[in-house]
Amino acid sequence: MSHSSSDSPSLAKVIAVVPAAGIGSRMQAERPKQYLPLADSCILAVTLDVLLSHPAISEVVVALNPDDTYFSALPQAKHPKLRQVIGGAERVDSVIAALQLIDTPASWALVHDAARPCLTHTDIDKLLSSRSQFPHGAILAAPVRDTMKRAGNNGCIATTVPREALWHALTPQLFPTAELLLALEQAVQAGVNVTDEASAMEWKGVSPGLVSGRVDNIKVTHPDDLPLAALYLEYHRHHH
Ligand SMILES: Nc1ccn([C@@H]2O[C@H](COP(=O)(O)OP(=O)(O)OP(=O)(O)O)[C@@H](O)[C@H]2O)c(=O)n1
Ligand SMILES: C[C@](O)(CO)[C@H](O)COP(=O)(O)O
Repeated sequence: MSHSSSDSPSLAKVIAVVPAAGIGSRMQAERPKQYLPLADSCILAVTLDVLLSHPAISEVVVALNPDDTYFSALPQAKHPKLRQVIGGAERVDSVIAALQLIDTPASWALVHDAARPCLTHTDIDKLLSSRSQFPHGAILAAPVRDTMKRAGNNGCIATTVPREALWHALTPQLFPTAELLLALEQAVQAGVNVTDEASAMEWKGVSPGLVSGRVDNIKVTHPDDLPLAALYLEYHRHHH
């Protein structure tokens, strides 16, 4: 079965899903990292603004931690395009919870980490445009740049891995909503380690497209990433 955005009017509908239920343990901050200050606001607010302001995105579903005490204070919480859901123990559980809330299964789900605030509209447009080429879905990704080594024992190099076919998986990742939900649910049920949406689709036998994205679409993961994200946003402000 093949889909394209022109197959049916509802398949043209794009719904963003934002997993934001993590605790950010690697950031070692006093609060979940998505609420750390960034650009006069916070990481999650910046990420949501990018998605809420994109004209092709009709709805944004954000998955929150059950213990979240910060979200309701954000202005974005009252945005008419925004819906909230309680996330789960792992990122994949949060994405599943958000997808289950979507009442238009014949739509496209654009899944984007709350922790990637430097996403641009041009990259969203690029991914959305790839639907005719990749009717079963695609992800933003970046080719690796450095020489790649596989570690052996005792901190030594076992081998050099050819880098030509290696890519970093970024988000957003864009898939037909119903197909993605089924793949994620079945992969979790089968005990597959699902670290991104594409890995569940791959497990189902689909080969998602790789769409070259901006390398500044970083995931704020470690403390050093936050000033870098602030610099990238400042750069975007002056160059767009
Ligand atoms: N149970 C979880 C775990 C993660 N996430 C979200 O998935 C995205 C990517 O995850 P990651 O960067 O690993 O965030 P955390 O899990 O919060 O970080 P850490 O692994 O350092 O604890 C984040 O936006 C995070 O909020 C989620 O919605 N639900
Ligand atoms: C989905 C993802 O952003 C792709 O790079 C990433 O895998 C999520 O973060 P995690 O550290 O793997 O949970």
